[in-house]
Amino acid sequence: MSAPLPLEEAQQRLLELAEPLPLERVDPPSALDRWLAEPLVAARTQPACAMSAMDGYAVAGNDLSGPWQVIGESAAGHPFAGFVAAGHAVRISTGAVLPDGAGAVVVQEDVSRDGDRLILTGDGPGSPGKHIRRAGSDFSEGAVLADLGARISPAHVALTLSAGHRHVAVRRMPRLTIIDSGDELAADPADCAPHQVPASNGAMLAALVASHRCEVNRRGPIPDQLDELIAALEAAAGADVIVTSGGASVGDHDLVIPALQAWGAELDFWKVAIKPGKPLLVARRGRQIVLGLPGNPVSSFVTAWLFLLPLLRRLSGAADPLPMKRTAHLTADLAAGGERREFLRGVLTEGVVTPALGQDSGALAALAGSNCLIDRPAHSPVLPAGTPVLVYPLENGGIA
Ligand SMILES: Nc1nc2c(c(=O)[nH]1)N[C@H]1C(S)=C(S)[C@@H](COP(=O)(O)OP(=O)(O)OC[C@H]3O[C@@H](n4cnc5c(N)ncnc54)[C@H](O)[C@@H]3O)O[C@H]1N2
Ligand code: MOO
Repeated sequence: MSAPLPLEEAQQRLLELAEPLPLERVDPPSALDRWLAEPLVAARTQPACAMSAMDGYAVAGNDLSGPWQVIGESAAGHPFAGFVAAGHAVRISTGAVLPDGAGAVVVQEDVSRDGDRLILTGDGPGSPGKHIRRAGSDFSEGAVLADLGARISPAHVALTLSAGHRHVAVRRMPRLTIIDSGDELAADPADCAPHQVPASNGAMLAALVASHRCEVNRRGPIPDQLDELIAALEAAAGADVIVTSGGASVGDHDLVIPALQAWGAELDFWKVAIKPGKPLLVARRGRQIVLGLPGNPVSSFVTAWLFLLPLLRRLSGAADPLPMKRTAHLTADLAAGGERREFLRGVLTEGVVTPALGQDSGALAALAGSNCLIDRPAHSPVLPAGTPVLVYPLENGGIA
């Protein structure tokens, strides 16, 4: 068996196996947290014409001191049809069209009105253009508002509508099947003999991908029997991605690789030079991609975070599928590294990071108390407190 792959090479190989899924058009609210499959180009100018940014009076740009005669009103949705000459003012509301001839807006707090007579009592608009949103001040028709592969945030939902689009192009949501396997797994956590452990990885993985727009099916726990594992793979016929957890290592009962071979999948790589997560495997059958995650719960989490989430983003058309990293300073000494690059659990607060106490790949409590992974290179010397290290924030699936 070849040497474990370096992390970046393994991630790259996985991402190259996957093509973005077919394009579909959905209404903008349904596109939230998905990725643009086409650049977002403005189909209109916003605002389409000059508008008031305040409630007050529209006056001519060369007549900022008054007094004025109020000759009409421009309310939001009801423009004033006339012209504002020097000496005239038009009552105007926020978001109403600026009448022809007007060059500034005096806020109502700065004037006193008696019938149609208006005088300045406060500061006045000061300069022409004050309190006016000029046409196109947000964007103009034809402008590229967001690039292909950008993540669609709540602001993008509004921007898409504001730009005149009923629909937005995204990629079909990935379909994911998660398979728990292992004879020791108890389906009922409250009925678990000492030789068993509650099956928790499948639920954790489903929760981990919950922030990603995808369809999830879960199967298992499946016993350590080849025919049962093959049947579980067969049952995942509609899945774009099949995730197994457990049975990926070298033990006599680690049957994921033989099951994949019997099912007709082609192994792309097995083993990555990281801790936890070394026995990760990637295979493919046709367009279906299989990610075999190690069974240790923290190993499953870390490999899902480093591989599964980026894979789902790639299938969904994300421009930048890999997780976000940043630098933070250690609050305590970090022990020397070993043979493998290690992703240690830690707590990140305002630029400083504290490694968690439990770093075993079965230590779920320490994982749950952490909010980042600390990237410690292989063979790292002891790093004293204060040293900057690379960290991966875990919130939000590790993306902004
Ligand atoms: N001789 C060697 N032994 C091991 C090696 C090695 O290189 N040589 N690698 C170790 C590493 S690293 C890891 S990681 C584990 C991964 O092994 P598997 O993927 O085969 O996982 P299992 O043996 O099936 O389970 C490991 C552990 O995790 C628990 N588990 C499994 N599935 C679940 C689940 N769905 N929910 C909760 N817990 C689960 C399982 O009970 C075991 O305790 O192999 C090392 N061994
Ligand atoms: O790599 Mo294993 O995932 O150390 O626990």
